Amino acid sequence: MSLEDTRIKIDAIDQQLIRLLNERAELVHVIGEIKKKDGLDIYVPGREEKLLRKLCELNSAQQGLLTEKAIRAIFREIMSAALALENSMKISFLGPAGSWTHQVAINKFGNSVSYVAEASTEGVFSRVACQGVDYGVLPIEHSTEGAVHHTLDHLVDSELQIYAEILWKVETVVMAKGDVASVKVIYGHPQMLAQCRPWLGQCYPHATLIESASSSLAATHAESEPGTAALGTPLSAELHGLRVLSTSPREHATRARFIILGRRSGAPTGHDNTMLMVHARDRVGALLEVLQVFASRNVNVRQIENRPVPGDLTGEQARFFLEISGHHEETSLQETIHDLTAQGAKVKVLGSYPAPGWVEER
Ligand SMILES: C=C(O[C@@H]1C=C(C(=O)O)C=C[C@H]1O)C(=O)O
Repeated sequence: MSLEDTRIKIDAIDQQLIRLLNERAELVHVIGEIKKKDGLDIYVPGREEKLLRKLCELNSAQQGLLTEKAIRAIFREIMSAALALENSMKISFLGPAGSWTHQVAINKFGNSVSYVAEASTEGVFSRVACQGVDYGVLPIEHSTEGAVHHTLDHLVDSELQIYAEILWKVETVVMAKGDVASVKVIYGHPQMLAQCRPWLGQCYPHATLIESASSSLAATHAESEPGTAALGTPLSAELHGLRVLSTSPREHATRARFIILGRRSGAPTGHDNTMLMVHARDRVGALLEVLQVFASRNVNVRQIENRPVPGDLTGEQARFFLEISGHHEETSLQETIHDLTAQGAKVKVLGSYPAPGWVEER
């Protein structure tokens, strides 16, 4: 087939795609109207995750040329664009612009919704609580640093719930105005510099590594000082008008978890996790007693985090964050919570959310 004939075929396919995408958007709008009338959430992460999995399966069954990553990215934007028509969805995130949380939020919700950067975790919580935005995005765990305690502690004192969870493979990039050979100095957040030191040493053996207070400040240096580069996100490079010179090799990528904060939990999907806070008296065997309750109800405890109780100067209280398999509306979990309470523990459900299928990357 000639170049011209092939282009004519592509144009015809694009025409069909446009028609089909708009037909799809109209149907999403019909669903949106029903949801508004019934007071339901417009964005349903459980349904989206199911759909993405099904589409990836379909793609591999048809031995499609496109990768799973590409299918996910395309449909993320299709879903985001349709959602944006619905109710001008607003998302707040832990800033500044270009932060990892911003990058993750854009990956999840796409470019059609609007974003509000907040300077603190508290800011994200209050913005969601006062209904200034629909959802907030915050980090909750980093594979090298452990749990993000700030986020967990705020959940305890708030009525807000974890609505969805995002697993993310953190890819760090080196960005600069010039090319690799011109880089004499690389600025970065101390944590990022520590993580990237091994491969930076190989790719930029003559560059001096300098710590900066934040990734955003590092990018500002790279923007204004010739011969310098910064570590950060691809999004930050875009926002600061910098070129991505290198990306962290796969073996140096780290994993992180983020939460989507909402005003309530989603409905059970049959494939959910629940975050619980359990307060017990700090004594020998306290955690064992708590765990025995879960075991006797055959409820799987996926993860445990221990935190001091603010204001408990005598150290008499123990606070545990437990991630559990299942939804808090399921009978087994309701019974477990009942047993724990009967045993004298204080329990708070911090949210039930669809178990994310796999690490999302773009
Ligand atoms: C269409 C729906 O609403 C939203 C839009 C979706 C989509 O574009 O496919 C999927 C889930 C929801 O976030 C739905 O709930 O089915």
